Amino acid sequence: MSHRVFLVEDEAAHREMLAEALIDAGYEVIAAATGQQALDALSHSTFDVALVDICLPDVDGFGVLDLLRTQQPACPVLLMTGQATIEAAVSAMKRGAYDFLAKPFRLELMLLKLERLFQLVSLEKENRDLRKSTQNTNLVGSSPEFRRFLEAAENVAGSSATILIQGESGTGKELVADLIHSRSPVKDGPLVKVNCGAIPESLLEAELFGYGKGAFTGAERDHRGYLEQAQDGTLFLDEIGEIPHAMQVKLLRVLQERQVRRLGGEKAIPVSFRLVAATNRDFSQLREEGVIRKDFFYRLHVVPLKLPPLRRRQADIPLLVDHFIRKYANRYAKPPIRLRPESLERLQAYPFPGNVRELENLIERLQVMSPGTEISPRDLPIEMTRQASEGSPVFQCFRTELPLKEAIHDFERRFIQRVLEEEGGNRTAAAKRLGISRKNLWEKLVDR
Ligand SMILES: Nc1ncnc2c1ncn2[C@@H]1O[C@H](COP(=O)(O)OP(=O)(O)OP(=O)(O)O)[C@@H](O)[C@H]1O
Repeated sequence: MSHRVFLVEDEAAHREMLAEALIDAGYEVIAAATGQQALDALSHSTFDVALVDICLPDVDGFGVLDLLRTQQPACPVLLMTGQATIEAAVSAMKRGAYDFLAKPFRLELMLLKLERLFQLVSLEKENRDLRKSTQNTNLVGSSPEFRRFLEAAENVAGSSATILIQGESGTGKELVADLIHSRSPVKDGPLVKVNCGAIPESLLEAELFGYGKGAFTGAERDHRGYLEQAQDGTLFLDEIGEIPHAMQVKLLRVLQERQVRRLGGEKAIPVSFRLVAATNRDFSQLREEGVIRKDFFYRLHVVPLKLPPLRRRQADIPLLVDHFIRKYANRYAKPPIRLRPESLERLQAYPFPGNVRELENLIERLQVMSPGTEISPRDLPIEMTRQASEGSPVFQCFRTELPLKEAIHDFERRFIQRVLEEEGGNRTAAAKRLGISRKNLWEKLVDR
């Protein structure tokens, strides 16, 4: 099916020339010569894209733009402008036009811009379809790598097998756990999430297994641990590599015997839950390094799922950007920002060591702090605007435009990221090097 272009141009010769080029390129064209004709056409037709001249004899191009934005928000607008009105075109982009063409322009340029616009339109559609297909979850992505992963996750979700999700920090492991739970036979039960890396070692046992009244000073009443709380549901153990050996043995026993004994408690309590575990490290390597016991490894390594890092699925970036813009525009009740194609290209060339979380934080920051809606490459963090060949040593990028407090925060974020990368995602080792507790590190990561 050919795309339908709405062409609004008052100069007859120009209109005919454009229409001819568009039809030759395979588009269906509906043309209007005045603002009034344009408004009439809008009341009974829908378009895939609009090409609108700013200077019209009656209603101006802005009026048509505003109407298109409200009546057909999915139809992107490309403005045509004379040299004298370039300023006006720039401000029109702040009002939601996608781009502009300065007259005189080459027909090839117009066709190229249109092609890009259609890519955008089809990405948005794909995003909407995908969101429908992933129903209760917000997992977004359409790259072959991501689709393969999703398919594997959906296939095993329906069983009751133990699942181990591996993926770098920020790749979306927790969202995957949500998806697995929502598609599992125990979906009506609770989903209990435990971040094993955030609980101090001394408290882990009590938190997981619960305790009886009087088990230790301060235990004033019986307490159900996470394992019991997950009864008839899913227990999600995040950062499984952070569980000390002694606790691995105890957990293994519970998984085998399907019963739990509270700390200081007498009786064995039967438990039944589906176990989903996650780690941001290579699980086999953890076993080789002796961090994970062999028996525990084999108990968990039943169905391993590997979530690829964002740099291996850069095709997901446009969809994710679009998804986060909607999320934060809604949350902060601000008009959605729009990334210039060059800005998007920069993001797709950037390796995102912090994965989707880093991308999400960036979009949130841009959505909240940008004075206008148009995001050009110079609005992006410096490390993202550098060419790949220049490399991006973290410490070379001082962002002098930031107030001191934010600059320190920015520096801290990158510093932590770098140390984490160097430690292969191992938070215990990273926290040790940084001289802070694992809990503190975790808080800083969440805060980023
Ligand atoms: N495919 C995706 N679609 C939409 N949002 C995503 C996707 N992947 C990740 N996110 C978002 O990125 C952020 C980080 O994801 P999440 O917490 O699930 O990562 P993680 O792999 O569990 O990280 P960590 O190992 O640090 O705990 C979350 O806000 C999540 O909503």
